[in-house]
Amino acid sequence: MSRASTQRYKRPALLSGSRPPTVKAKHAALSSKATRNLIRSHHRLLKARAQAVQAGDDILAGKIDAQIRGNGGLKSYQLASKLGQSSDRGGDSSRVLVDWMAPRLLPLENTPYKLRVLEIGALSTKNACSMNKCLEVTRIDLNSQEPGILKQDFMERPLPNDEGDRFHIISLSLVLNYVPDAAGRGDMLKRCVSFMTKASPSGSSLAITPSLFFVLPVACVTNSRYLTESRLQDIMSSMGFVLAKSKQTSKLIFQLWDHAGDYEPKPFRKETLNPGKSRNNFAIVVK
Ligand SMILES: C[S@@+](CC[C@H](N)C(=O)[O-])C[C@H]1O[C@@H](n2cnc3c(N)ncnc32)[C@H](O)[C@@H]1O
Repeated sequence: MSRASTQRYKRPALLSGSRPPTVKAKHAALSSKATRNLIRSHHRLLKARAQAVQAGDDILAGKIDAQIRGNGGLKSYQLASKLGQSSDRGGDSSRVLVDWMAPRLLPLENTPYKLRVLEIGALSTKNACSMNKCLEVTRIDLNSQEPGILKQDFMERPLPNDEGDRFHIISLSLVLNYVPDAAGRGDMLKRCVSFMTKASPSGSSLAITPSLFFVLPVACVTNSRYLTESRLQDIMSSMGFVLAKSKQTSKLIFQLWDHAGDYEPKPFRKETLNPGKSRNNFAIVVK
């Protein structure tokens, strides 16, 4: 046996080991598992709360509110979501949007024109879409974390008065699955259509196809009793959307839907499409 293989391998010292003990990370790091648990538990509580409200049980809804607060509320949930966006945990999902839009943004380069983006559920003013020079991003969230993010519920955002209030791109990244009830998700998708426009940025003559970008946990589409890729396709096409891009990772599904068809929404109810004990209950209901 060679001398090298008998000698115990000594791991090279990490640079962090030479840091003085007073230099601490900005946030106490949550493990990926703790982050996931916090996010799941917040979703579970929101769903239970929505059911209690629907059943008219104010006392139970109040108790669940207290539990949500006890877990750190929306603020802790957002912190956990932000950690999920860090590059070591899958990264910023808006990078996919920017990559997909790149060919369409080429004609805007070196012009003063920009496409208007509405980012619903925005956690940062410095993600890839915000940093792109061809995009002008309006960011909203139920709880704003930075001055560049407007605290607003999209479902209560005043409907547009004119083209300037509408958008060329709407981003719903991990937002639809935040909505606690199935009919609320259908309403959110329908509402997006009212905020989209084909009109070119004022002064330009660019032909525009408005798009909806969304990201969902992959299990919402691949392992639900009530939603399949084909049902999602039917719902979206009834609203005038045509699938332009799609990509799946082990955790997430990313899709870009062009609004290029006719808006003829029809009802979709919650029905078992994919039975099985190990499935989840994610659904989109359109009324
Ligand atoms: C999981 S975070 C997603 C953040 C980010 N877009 C991402 O991809 O990581 C979901 C965010 O959506 C926001 N949200 C959910 N429903 C909303 C609504 N109706 N209007 C505005 N923001 C909403 C929540 O407040 C939360 O911050």
